[in-house]
Amino acid sequence: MAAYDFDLFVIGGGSAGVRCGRIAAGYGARVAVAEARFWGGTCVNVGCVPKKIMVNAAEYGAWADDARAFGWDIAKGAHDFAALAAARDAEVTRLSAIYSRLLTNAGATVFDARASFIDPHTLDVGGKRVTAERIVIATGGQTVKPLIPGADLGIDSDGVFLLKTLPKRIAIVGSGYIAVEFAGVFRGLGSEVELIYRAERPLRGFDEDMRAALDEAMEADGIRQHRGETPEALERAGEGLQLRLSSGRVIAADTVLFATGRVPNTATLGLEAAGVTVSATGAVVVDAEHATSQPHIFAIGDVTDRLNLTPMATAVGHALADTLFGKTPRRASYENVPTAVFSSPPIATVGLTEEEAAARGPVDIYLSRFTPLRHTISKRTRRTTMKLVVDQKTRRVLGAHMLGDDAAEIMQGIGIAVVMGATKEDFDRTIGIHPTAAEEFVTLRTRTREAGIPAPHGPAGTGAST
Ligand SMILES: Cc1cc2nc3c(=O)[nH]c(=O)nc-3n(C[C@H](O)[C@H](O)[C@H](O)COP(=O)(O)OP(=O)(O)OC[C@H]3O[C@@H](n4cnc5c(N)ncnc54)[C@H](O)[C@@H]3O)c2cc1C
Ligand SMILES: NC(=O)c1ccc[n+]([C@@H]2O[C@H](COP(=O)([O-])OP(=O)(O)OC[C@H]3O[C@@H](n4cnc5c(N)ncnc54)[C@H](O)[C@@H]3O)[C@@H](O)[C@H]2O)c1
Repeated sequence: MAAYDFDLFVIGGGSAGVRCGRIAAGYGARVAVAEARFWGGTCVNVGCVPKKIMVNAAEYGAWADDARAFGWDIAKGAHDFAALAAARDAEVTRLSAIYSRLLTNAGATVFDARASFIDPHTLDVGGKRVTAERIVIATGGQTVKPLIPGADLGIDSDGVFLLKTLPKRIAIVGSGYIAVEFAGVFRGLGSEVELIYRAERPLRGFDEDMRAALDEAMEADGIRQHRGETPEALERAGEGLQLRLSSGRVIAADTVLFATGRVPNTATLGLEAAGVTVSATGAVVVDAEHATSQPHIFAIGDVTDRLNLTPMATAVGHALADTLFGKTPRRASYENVPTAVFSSPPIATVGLTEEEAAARGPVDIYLSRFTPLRHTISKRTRRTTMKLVVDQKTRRVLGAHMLGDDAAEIMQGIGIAVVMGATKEDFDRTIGIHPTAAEEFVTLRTRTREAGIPAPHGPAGTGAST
């Protein structure tokens, strides 16, 4: 008889856990996965997928307006928020079911239950004792609201997907991924949007040229930004709400969205009983192999609070299953991970920002700002910014950044080149696809400046598509 009920027990059926459990089961391991809330986790249920559907919905509104300039006689009409919510929720339900089926089809056992540690090899799974030789913690994260009076009157990103109607006025606190994405969504659907944040520009940590370009684009779209502000209290005011800010300013809104970050889901896992160490922020501490302070217990995905992105979570889950059960030990790289912010317009990036690169040595900057052909016709104020950060000595492209339509779609291919170590000359000898915005990445002939000298944000672009 086997010493343990399972070879591998995965806690959490999100992006990381499902991939790890499915691949391990495919290698013949006896695998179980427990999911307390929804199969597919954050990304499928309250993250990437329903968010992107709302981003798409918002885009259609602007396209309907643009269409007239191209000769279409289109009456835009009113947006039906309930119809969007129904289509979105149906897709989420479909995908969530697929995630659970992926596991059972691979031969894994699934538990619709919360799991927590009793001891290093034993779990309480919905009241049942289950033992496993190895355990993977893949419990993801959850939103946090600021500790201010009345915070409960506001919603978090999960709450966005429960809204029954479009708020006429929405105040969004924060300027990270979630805040700027939903600012674009709600503005595009027709809400009055107030964006309140502590910094001077949105998206801390991103390349400064992208931050400046997004700031400008949001202003052009009518998103009202309140920079250098901290929320102090949220109160009811008649039918609506009012948010008091540190400056004394008061923002009136129907809905207040706190997009103020996420914390790892570790508080109720019984990690002390397992002897698993967590950081001051509650993230499970792991080594390069994703092993915790207990060598047979691993942690993957957002619960480790490293790069909190779905493709990173699945890559790490897959590599761990290959390593433990597939006789092919390997690690997923955290270097040069492409990412996109689905703001309006979107930003996509791979590699180092100008600031990060310049801190390592001399770099050249190639920058282009232009109005894409579509918008020379539509007359919508919609500029594209593209940028390459190039190592002066090796000529390697250390970073590529773009704000503009289709940035995420374009950056995936650029990401391959950067991961492969392409030089600026490799980019230059690649023939462009014409007429596209993407071709600008291979026609940036003239060095704009050496790093450190600020870019002018004037109207002129250097690109052929200007
Ligand atoms: C609004 C929003 C938009 C996003 N958009 C994008 C995007 O466009 N692109 C992108 O790459 N990333 C995006 N992300 C981030 C992405 O969703 C996460 O990085 C990803 O879901 C992490 O996967 P995970 O498996 O680590 O955690 P999760 O997907 O959170 O899965 C963890 C699962 O564990 C379950 N669980 C927790 N505790 C227990 C327990 N004790 N027992 C059993 N089950 C438990 C939870 O219910 C959950 O289902 C977005 C996130 C949010 C919030
Ligand atoms: N497109 C994508 O890939 C995508 C989309 C959404 C989320 N995500 C992932 O989810 C993570 C979480 O997103 P997020 O936007 O919630 O977090 P974030 O950490 O990116 O941004 C949090 C924002 O809240 C602000 N903030 C924090 N505490 C505050 C307080 N007390 N008062 C006022 N402001 C406060 C921060 O200054 C920051 O602007 C992201 O870091 C990202 O990894 C990815």
